[in-house]
Amino acid sequence: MQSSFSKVEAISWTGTQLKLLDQQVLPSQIHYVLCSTAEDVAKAIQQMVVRGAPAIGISAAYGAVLAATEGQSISSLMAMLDMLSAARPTAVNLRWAIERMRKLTNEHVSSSAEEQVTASLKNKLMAEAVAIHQEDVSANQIMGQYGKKAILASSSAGHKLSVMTHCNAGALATGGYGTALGVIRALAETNELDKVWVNETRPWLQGARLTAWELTQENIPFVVGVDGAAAYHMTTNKIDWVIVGADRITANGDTANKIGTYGLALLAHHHGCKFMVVAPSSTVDMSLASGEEIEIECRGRNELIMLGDKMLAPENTSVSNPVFDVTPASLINMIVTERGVIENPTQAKMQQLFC
Ligand SMILES: CSC[C@H]1O[C@H](OP(=O)(O)O)[C@H](O)[C@@H]1O
Repeated sequence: MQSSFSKVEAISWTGTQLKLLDQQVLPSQIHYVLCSTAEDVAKAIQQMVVRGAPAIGISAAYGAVLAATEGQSISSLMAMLDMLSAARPTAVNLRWAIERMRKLTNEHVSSSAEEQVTASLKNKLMAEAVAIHQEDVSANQIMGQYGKKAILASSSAGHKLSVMTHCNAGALATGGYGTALGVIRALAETNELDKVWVNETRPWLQGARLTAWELTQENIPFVVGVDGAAAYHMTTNKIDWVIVGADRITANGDTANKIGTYGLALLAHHHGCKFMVVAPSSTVDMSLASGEEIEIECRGRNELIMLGDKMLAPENTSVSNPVFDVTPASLINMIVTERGVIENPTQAKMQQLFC
């Protein structure tokens, strides 16, 4: 199967602006948002024009380039880096990318004693943003192959694989190719895949809107189900693997991902499906001992009780809308990163790969 993932260009740099494929309106509209300032980028991240842990890190890096207006003070550039870093709290890739931009700025300032942003600093920040973007694409391609190899090595030969995924961890959520969807693409490229069970992923519908759109572009067979049907699908069909992305992986292998992932891991454990997390090393946060320390983003009530302009619940309904949960390492069979694959993750195994 010919891969056409390069057709999905969710993030691009025009030379002066950041161009984002608007994920709020896909798949019914192909609409691009142009960001001219760091504030525009922070707003696009908050409103989920761009989303997915690696994609928001890459966007923030380009946002830092937009923040670096020549002649402006270094202290106001640093304040804009803080603003970008705070746009969403859970995915550590955002903070990681901004830390790379901050480090470069500090190095430049200490070597040149400049108090203003210069053309030379702006060029360095541009090169760093492009590097962050390109590193992510190549990490995804490596993880695609590692994940596929690990799955084939642990599966009995002779049947095509059925996998389930949650949310969207594809080209849209990354610099390109995808993390969980990268492994799925890699399996499809060599005809090892029967079909993908896609959970719709309430409330924002990343599965039904975005993953289904990406799989359609690639002619990869899939079925969308409501999140509540996952247990039913696991009992009525042979699902070999649940494959998901991640927003933050802590030092013991606990993993924050889209709300509902923890429940899926419990179901997978009960039904004998293997559970794989696929994420670049930029998603690993060795500064946190366990998932209990991860800040979980809670988003607004309208995402849950409104569908377009239609109310789904009585007006004054109180709502809880955490958008991530934490899957304990004990429920994860494999964590796939571009540095290697960890089976049955533990703190010792994480340390070996990431310290
Ligand atoms: C490739 S990681 C994608 C990751 O991002 C999602 O969250 P959101 O759509 O809220 O940015 C989700 O947790 C996915 O697994």
